[in-house]
Formats: sequence, structure tokens, C-alpha cells
Amino acid sequence: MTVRPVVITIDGPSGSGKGTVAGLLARKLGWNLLDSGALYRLLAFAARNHGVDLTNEEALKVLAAHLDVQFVTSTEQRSQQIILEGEDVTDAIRNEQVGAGASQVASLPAVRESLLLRQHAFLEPPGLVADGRDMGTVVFPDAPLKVFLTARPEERARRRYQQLKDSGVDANLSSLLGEISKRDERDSQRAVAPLKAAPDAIQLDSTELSIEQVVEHIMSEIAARDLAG
Ligand SMILES: Nc1ncnc2c1ncn2[C@@H]1O[C@H](COP(=O)(O)OP(=O)(O)OP(=O)(O)O)[C@@H](O)[C@H]1O
Ligand SMILES: Nc1ccn([C@H]2C[C@H](O)[C@@H](COP(=O)(O)O)O2)c(=O)n1
Repeated sequence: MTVRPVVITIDGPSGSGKGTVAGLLARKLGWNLLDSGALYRLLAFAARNHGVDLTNEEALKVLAAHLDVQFVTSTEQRSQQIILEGEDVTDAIRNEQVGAGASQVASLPAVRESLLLRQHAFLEPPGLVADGRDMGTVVFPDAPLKVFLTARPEERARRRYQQLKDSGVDANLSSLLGEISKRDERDSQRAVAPLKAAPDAIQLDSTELSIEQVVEHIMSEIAARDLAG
């Protein structure tokens, strides 16, 4: 009998801390990591490189199916490097312009369908921590632990502003708040796999919590369900 590896899903809006928390949990547990947003970002990035219009659903579907991408996790699992067509694009896909493009292509049903198999392939032993918008609702609906992580929009914009400032990038707090709100709106209003909490998800508001407190909270839910073996 084959035992399916365990998956923990973390969904939520932009800047709520999903990626940071998912990475820390995967490292603590020694599990695999799926940053599903990176796949949509990579597609938007590759489309621009190949001159594919972000509204051309058929061409994007084909591009998504053939994306030449590797996620390389270092042995200490401290960071994940993303290689697209042989080029390290780890940082290049992180700006808000690529995020907005990702949100645009993510609203196309054929694109989501095309990326589904790729996401399922991350589910390998000993387990998986998957973050995104539809991990608990569509991609891994049977996950035994689903977290919906939120934070107030002003706090999410402040975090993003700080993150950009720390990496030496000029940013404007009110523009960031506007961009984040626009992306939330598109991600939650689209017809297919919109951003929403699964009915059986735990809702966690991180506005007043540190990253460590969020990780501890989820670790206690994992322990309560005896998911880490
Ligand atoms: N609880 C927290 N308290 C303070 N800062 C936080 C917290 N969680 C995350 N951050 C910081 O907020 C920024 C955004 O976090 P992160 O990239 O993990 O969010 P995200 O939800 O994955 O966003 P996106 O969906 O846009 O990729 C990072 O700089 C991170 O260090
Ligand atoms: N499961 C997912 C993950 C991401 N997206 C879309 C919507 C986001 O705005 C965009 C970028 O994601 P991020 O890297 O900021 O987490 O990709 C989605 O539709 N479904």
C-alpha cells in the first residue's frame, strides 16, 4: 500500500507572510516547498521575454505547459533558487510589475489547468508545504491542515515597503497599498479558483503577530493533528 505524503496548505492575500512562513515550516519539518505564486510569476515573466501577450490564453497555455523551470533548494534548505531557461530569475520575478502580470495570467482557466499537474508533482515524501491562493480549495482539497493567512492591507503594504527599502529599492507606501489592493481585488473576484479560505481552513490574522509567532501557531496545529510523524 502506498501512503500519500502529507500536505499543509497556506493561502492568503499578497504580503500576508505566506511565502516566508511556508519556507520556515518546510525547513523545520524537512519537507518540500511549493511556492505556487512563483509559477504564475514565471509564466508572466517568460511571456514578456517571448513577446506573448498576457491576454492570449491559448499561447499562454502552451507556454505554461513547456516552461523550462527548476526550483533548486540548497542542502540546508535556507533558500530556493529559481532557474528559468537556464537563467537565475529568483529576484527578477519578485517585483510588483511581474506580480501584477502573474495575477492577470492567473485569471485564465486554461493557464490554471496547465499549471495544475506541475503543482501536484511537488507532492513527494516526506511531505509538502504549499503556499498560494487556491492550495486548500483547488490544488490540494484533501490537505489535513489548511491555513488562511491574512493581515490588514496597511500592514501588508508596510511590510512590502520595508522589504523593498531593505533591499535598496525605492518605493512609495501609498502606491504599494494601491497595487496590493488592486491585486487582492483581481485575485478574489476572478471566476476560476479565486482567493478564498477553504471552508475547513484555520484563519490566522498576522497583523499583530511576528513571523515566529505565526510559525509557532501553525507548528502547534501540526502537532495537534500528529502530522509530522
Ligand atoms: N508576521 C509578520 N510580521 C512582520 N513581517 C512579516 C510577517 N510575515 C511576513 N513578514 C514580512 O512581510 C514581507 C512579505 O512577506 P511574504 O513575501 O512572505 O508574503 P506573501 O504572502 O508570500 O506575499 P506574496 O503573495 O506577494 O508573495 C516579507 O518582508 C516578510 O519578511
Ligand atoms: N495559487 C496561486 C498562486 C498565485 N496566484 C497568482 C495571483 C497572485 O497575485 C500572483 C502572484 O502570486 P504571489 O507570488 O504574490 O504569491 O499569482 C494564483 O492565482 N494562484
